[in-house]
Amino acid sequence: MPLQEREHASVVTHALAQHVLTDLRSVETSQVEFRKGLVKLGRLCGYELIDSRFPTETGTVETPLAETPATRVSGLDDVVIVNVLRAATPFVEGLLKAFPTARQGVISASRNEDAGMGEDGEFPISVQYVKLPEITEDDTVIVADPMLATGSTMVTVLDEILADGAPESCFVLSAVSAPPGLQRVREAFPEVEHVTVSVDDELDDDGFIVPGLGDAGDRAFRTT
Ligand SMILES: O=P(O)(O)OC[C@H]1O[C@H](OP(=O)(O)OP(=O)(O)O)[C@H](O)[C@@H]1O
Ligand SMILES: O=c1cc[nH]c(=O)[nH]1
Ligand SMILES: [Mg+2]
Repeated sequence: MPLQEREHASVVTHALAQHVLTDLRSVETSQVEFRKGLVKLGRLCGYELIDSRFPTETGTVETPLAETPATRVSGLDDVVIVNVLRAATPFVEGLLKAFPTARQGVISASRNEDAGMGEDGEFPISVQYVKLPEITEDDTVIVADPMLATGSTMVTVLDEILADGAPESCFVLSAVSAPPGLQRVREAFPEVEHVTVSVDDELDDDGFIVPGLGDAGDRAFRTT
């Protein structure tokens, strides 16, 4: 199913992805089910990304009985997945089912929620750990973070990832995103495509997405 184009984002409309997102949103969903839901959603989003953004090539394959026309996806061996700690960890686990040979990077970036959202609608972001594979011009980079709220985290993360040169393509993949974050990331990185399962209505005064699904890190890791 093709991704649906929205302002600053492409939306995964696959019915099962929307179903899993509904479970993630529910306040009744337990920690274990929440984490499993993020894994499922990562896998489904990976499949959708392959279906709509990766080229295929045709050739032939030799079965035990005959040669027959065959289709293969190109570029699967040139994928880099970046895990934005910590909420992306289960999401990446699912994504790796679609891209098992991906090279992986990890960036620990978190919002300083005690400082609060500034007048400019941004959070101070603390980056504590960055470990990235070499990224080449043949690569497709997928930066996974289930939540894009103000976009402060993602702009900081993309600054780190794209500092040393441009990959062939770069996607940000989220479960839920909010218009202010989408706009901020698009302005800073117009070359990056944002793929998301939902564009929600707005942010509240604390910088949380409404309706959203709450604090994804806390729900997945059972912290408060
Ligand atoms: O768009 P932003 O306003 O920057 O918000 C989004 C970020 O907030 C959450 O992380 P958080 O800082 O809560 O860290 P955590 O994953 O460790 O919970 C989420 O996982 C994103 O990384
Ligand atoms: O709504 C939000 C915003 C940022 N981070 C989350 O986990 N949830
Ligand atoms: Mg959090």
